[in-house]
Amino acid sequence: MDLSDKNQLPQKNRHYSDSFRYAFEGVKTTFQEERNMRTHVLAGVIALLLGLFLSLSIAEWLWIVLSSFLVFVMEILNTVIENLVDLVTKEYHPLAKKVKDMAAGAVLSTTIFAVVTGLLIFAPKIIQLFF
Ligand SMILES: Nc1ncnc2c1ncn2[C@@H]1O[C@H](COP(=O)(O)OP(=O)(O)OP(=O)(O)O)[C@@H](O)[C@H]1O
Repeated sequence: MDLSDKNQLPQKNRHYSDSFRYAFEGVKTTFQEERNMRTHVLAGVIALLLGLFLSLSIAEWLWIVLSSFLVFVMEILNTVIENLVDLVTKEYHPLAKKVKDMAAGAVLSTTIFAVVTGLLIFAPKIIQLFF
């Protein structure tokens, strides 16, 4: 969508490059505005460095990458939902609370999945390093 002229209705993206640019802007905005997203990315970078240090297998990398991206995607969707709710109402509403709490619950669930995946893969290797 072209949102440069606020008085005009958004136009459909004409080129793949436009679609990519706006999608990248969406990820960047989530990163800039959401502290949780920055924490998730930091955790992902730590997992990446740890994976390189511990020489993970392809299968182990796939689980780490899958769980990391699941958390990133869920955080973006949570932010989308929060923004949509705020667009609909700035007032207190029990449904707004329910929707936001559920979206946060989805992030929490994927984060637990990522932590469990990380523990199952990294913990035995780290223990082996010391014993
Ligand atoms: N309009 C509303 N009506 C009722 N409760 C709301 C409303 N807006 C927010 N809340 C409550 O406040 C909580 C935090 O909402 P907020 O929009 O500040 O999210 P946030 O702090 O950015 O969340 P997150 O940590 O997931 O990024 C929601 O989970 C919900 O319980």
